[in-house]
Amino acid sequence: MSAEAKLRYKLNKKLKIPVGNSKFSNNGRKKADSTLYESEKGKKGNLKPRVTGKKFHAAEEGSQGVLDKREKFNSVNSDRRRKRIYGDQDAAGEAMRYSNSEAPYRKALSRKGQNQVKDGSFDNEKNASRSKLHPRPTWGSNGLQRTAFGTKCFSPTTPKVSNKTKIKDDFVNEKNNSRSPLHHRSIWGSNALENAASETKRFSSKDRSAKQVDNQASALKKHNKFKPDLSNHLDPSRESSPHIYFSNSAKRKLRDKKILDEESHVIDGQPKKRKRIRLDPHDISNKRFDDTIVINESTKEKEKDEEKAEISKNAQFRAIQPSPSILKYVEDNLLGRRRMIELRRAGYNTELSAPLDNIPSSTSSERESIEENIFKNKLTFFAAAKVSSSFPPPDLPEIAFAGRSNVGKSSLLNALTRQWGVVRTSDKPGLTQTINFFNLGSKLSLVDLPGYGFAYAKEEVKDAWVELVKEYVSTRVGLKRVCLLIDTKWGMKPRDHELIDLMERAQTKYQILLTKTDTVFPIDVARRAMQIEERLKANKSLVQPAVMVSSKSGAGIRSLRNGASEDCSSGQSLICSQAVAYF
Ligand SMILES: Nc1nc2c(ncn2[C@@H]2O[C@H](COP(=O)(O)OP(=O)(O)OP(=O)(O)O)[C@@H](O)[C@H]2O)c(=O)[nH]1
Ligand SMILES: [Mg+2]
Repeated sequence: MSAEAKLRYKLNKKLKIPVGNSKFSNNGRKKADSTLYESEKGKKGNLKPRVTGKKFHAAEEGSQGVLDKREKFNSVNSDRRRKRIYGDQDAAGEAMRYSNSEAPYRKALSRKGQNQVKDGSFDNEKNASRSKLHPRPTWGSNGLQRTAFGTKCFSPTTPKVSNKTKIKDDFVNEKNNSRSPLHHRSIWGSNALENAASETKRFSSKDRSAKQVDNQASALKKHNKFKPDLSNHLDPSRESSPHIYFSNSAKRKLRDKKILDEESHVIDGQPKKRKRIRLDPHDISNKRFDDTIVINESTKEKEKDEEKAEISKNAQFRAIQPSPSILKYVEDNLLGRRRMIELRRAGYNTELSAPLDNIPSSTSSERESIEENIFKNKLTFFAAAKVSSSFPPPDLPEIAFAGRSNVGKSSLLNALTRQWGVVRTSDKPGLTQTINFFNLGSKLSLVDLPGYGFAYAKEEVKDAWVELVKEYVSTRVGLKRVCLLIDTKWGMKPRDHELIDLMERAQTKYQILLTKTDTVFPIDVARRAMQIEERLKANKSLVQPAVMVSSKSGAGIRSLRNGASEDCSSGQSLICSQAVAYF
């Protein structure tokens, strides 16, 4: 090998410009290249140097061109980095500068470009101007590199290549490059273009070289333009083609593309598959979701109706205008919710239980004598009955206390006798479950009845209580009065009406006692009393008037005992009248 050839070979190797004639399908150029190759081959003997475009130029230019190139080689390298970034733009600039449509085509950096050229639809000037108008910065140059590389590797439309060994070389190069992709990128693509352009500019002053560079630039621009077509080259369906070679980077790129496609598909809001929700067949909450909603709606409607009814009841209750006599009675007996200071100012000792029933300043001798005679006696328990057969013999006149559970029956017995703890009480409804008989002295019996309505007991047991109470109030011999206790806050309930109807049928005398008056305002106590009197005024067995009491505060207890109420129409309390009659 001559020194000149060696130098040329080294130079080419260093520049690593992949332009050559091996894959170029243009017949005219192929001929020229092959001629050159043959001539070089002849010169170099067995040596098989890479045939590149630069060699072509060097061969044409002769040894002088090669020497010039060696002299300017350093400056070319110094410009390379800068041009690497803006390679595409520079290529476009070069292409504009050397634009010539008649120039023979250099070895294209992409098959696409070649095909375009082959078809004759390649317009150098147009592409060059386009590249100038839309220069692609770094990304473009990278894409160009990859496009050029990918096209080189994957192009299935590779025409018949005259020199098969060059294709082999390309594949070998590609393999090596795949090991070091960065290095590979720095070799191929726009850098190759800029190197080629700079080389051409420096070593060839002829128009032909300029035209070649122009064509290269145009081809690269074509690659940029057809960049999306890379997917066609990467299409796995073409994998079966013997000409397609997938490098690792290409496979990676294909995989990334697939992932991106899937993500974009999901982002579009059109996921292909929905997650299936499995319903547990044994889970009641999962069943008949729609029905549940309907039930909820229906229950809500019912609740609304009840609320409306309740509102209307309340409105009706608030519309009641109690009589002045009832209002006066309420005020005189300090019924209703009162403040402690109010009780203290009235002279009551609030330290005592049921303080309103403890009036030390009582002046009525008659009333005191009655209380002394009857209610100062000891209250004693003597019998309890669960069934009617267990009732004690009716030796003494009986006064019974009936009413709903928790209404305060047992508490009232204690309050009347002021003997706390004789009768058991509880805040839980349903404590008293039997008919309890108490003797007050030797002439009167007080009977505590089990309650009805809501209670902490089984339905059958509660039904048995009701039946027992009904039997007692309707058949008990010696029963003089039934005090029917009504909670002042809630008023009368259907069960109360049932018992009233029964007593009316059995002609049992009964009197209404409003309990727990301390839980509501005084005006509401009066309203309730008025409401009940109005409702029951047609009843024959009813003993008027309704008595208002509070076992807690003691209000109305004394009136209940002695029955001497000036404002009450009857003028006498039922209990006291019974007691006076027996004493
Ligand atoms: N604020 C207030 N609470 C009362 C009054 N009378 C009774 N209570 C309370 O009401 C609850 C029930 O009292 P009880 O006497 O056990 O009622 P009951 O009617 O005998 O109930 P049963 O035996 O279940 O039928 C107890 O916690 C009493 O403290 C009252 O006048 N005012
Ligand atoms: Mg009780």
